[in-house]
Amino acid sequence: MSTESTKERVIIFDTTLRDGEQSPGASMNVAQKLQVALALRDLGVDIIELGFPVASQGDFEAVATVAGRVEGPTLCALARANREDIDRTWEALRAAERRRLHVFLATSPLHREFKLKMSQEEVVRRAVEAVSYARERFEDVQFSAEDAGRTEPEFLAEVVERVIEAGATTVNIPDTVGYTMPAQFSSLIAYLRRHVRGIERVVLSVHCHNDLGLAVANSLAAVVEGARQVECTINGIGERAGNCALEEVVMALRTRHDFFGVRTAIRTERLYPTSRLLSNVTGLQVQRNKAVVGQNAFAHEAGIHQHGVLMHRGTYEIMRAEDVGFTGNSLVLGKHSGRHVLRQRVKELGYELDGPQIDKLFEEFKRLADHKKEVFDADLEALIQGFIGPREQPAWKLETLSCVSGVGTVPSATVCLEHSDGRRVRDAACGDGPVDAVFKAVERITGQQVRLCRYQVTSVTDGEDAQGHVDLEVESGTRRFRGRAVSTDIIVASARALLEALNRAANTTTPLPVSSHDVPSMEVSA
Ligand SMILES: CC(=O)SCCNC(=O)CCNC(=O)[C@H](O)C(C)(C)COP(=O)(O)OP(=O)(O)OC[C@H]1O[C@@H](n2cnc3c(N)ncnc32)[C@H](O)[C@@H]1OP(=O)(O)O
Ligand SMILES: CC(C)C(=O)C(=O)O
Repeated sequence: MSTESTKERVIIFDTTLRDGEQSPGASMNVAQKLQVALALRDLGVDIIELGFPVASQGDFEAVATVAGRVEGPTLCALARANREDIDRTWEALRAAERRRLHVFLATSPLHREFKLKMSQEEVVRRAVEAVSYARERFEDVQFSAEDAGRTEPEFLAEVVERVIEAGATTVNIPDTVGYTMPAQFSSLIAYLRRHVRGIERVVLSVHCHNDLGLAVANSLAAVVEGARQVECTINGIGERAGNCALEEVVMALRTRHDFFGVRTAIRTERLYPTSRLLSNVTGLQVQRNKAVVGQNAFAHEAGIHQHGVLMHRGTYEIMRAEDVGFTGNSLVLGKHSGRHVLRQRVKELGYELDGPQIDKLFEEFKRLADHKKEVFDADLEALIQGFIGPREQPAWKLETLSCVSGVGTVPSATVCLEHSDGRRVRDAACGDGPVDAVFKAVERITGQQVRLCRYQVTSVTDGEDAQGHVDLEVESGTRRFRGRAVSTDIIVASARALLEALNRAANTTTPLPVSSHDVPSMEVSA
């Protein structure tokens, strides 16, 4: 990166696989680390911290495996300030195309006195020795002054200057215990930039923890003062209350480019899928109201907001859901919704209601919404049909379905459908997987040629008997039709959802809305 572009670019250093993994319950095995590392590469992070090789044989193997299999980003691993850790990390990262050693030593009075039992002089000596030794092997060496946020600024400046002289290429300033306030942290960064000789030769980095919910705010405050690397994790996972959330810091920099004037290389439309992937791998759920990747992050339930959004999205949205890869709903029907959104949804469902009918529906809808958290399209259709009569019968219904899949076999499906004219047709097909085979068999029976453009599976309940919710869209000509179904068997739910979409395509003049009320979900390719 040129000096000029370094000024404008913030390097995203992802530590999901190291500090993130330090969250209780987030340990990942080799295969899982590889899966997440590939997703981080696709997301466009600059540096991936893969682990702490001395922690265990398993982590050593995970780092070594990923190092040999992921190309593109710089791959990094953590070491304490001693030769054994550095040697082991060298071994682990040997296969990496681009590698970085990350060596750390605490600098704060508390850590020096009680944990390390080292004087200031010993800390400086040890840090310099470690960086010099690391530079004998690695071209790219990052030094972190652990607990920098609680270190005397003059002493911190001395340590930073000395490790730069010893050859560090990036110097990281961690707020290890999330103690610092944003104004304090930005002053600290400004102080270091003013007082450390040679600071312009290195990338100044920050690593903030979230103990007081300030990790993102502190990281952004540091960027304003010239920090050009931010360490962060997907979903903000990490030790205790976690780390700076990657998705939040990236979207803040992007959304407020007018304020920060810097860019990242993150493909933001991969943020939501990456967040879901990590959550599925670790089992750590993302809270619904979490910024950027929470289920409610782009949802509006209040009538006044929905009306505003229908008129102009900018009234209540500062980012676009599609820019972070969120394909779920934005306008949720519930007890706070108003007539504008109801009228819109009725139209999207293909009904033409006059003013008095809308008023009547609105009354019934509010009554239902008082008893139900969320009113789904099917609920609304049932209310509408209660006073205008049923719509056309669906053309095709699923009679039976069986499929074969597994290792060493070609997935195949046999499907029997019943048409509303009384015909019963059975056919079979092979596919890339069981869902694909079922879809091909259904296509053969119905003769309808459509393109599957979206397919999502969500678990709507927990446990072994979890209900799978399938939500898909098919394209027929220039129009899109949506189908949804729930079953404990996701193959059956997939077949029913496809039939719903095909039936709509065959007998509806109005396609279903592209975005509706459902929960965001794991994407599974059919
Ligand atoms: C702020 C951070 O997130 S730092 C990273 C924290 N992550 C982890 O600790 C996860 C992985 N850790 C582990 O698996 C283990 O702690 C190991 C394998 C690294 C070390 O295990 P043990 O040798 O049994 O030591 P233990 O963890 O009990 O204590 C830490 C030791 O490292 C020393 N130490 C701590 N930080 C450093 C450092 N940066 N450089 C050198 N030594 C250090 C401590 O003084 C202590 O030394 P001692 O055993 O001589 O008293
Ligand atoms: C190793 C360092 C960067 C760290 O994790 C911290 O200080 O929190």
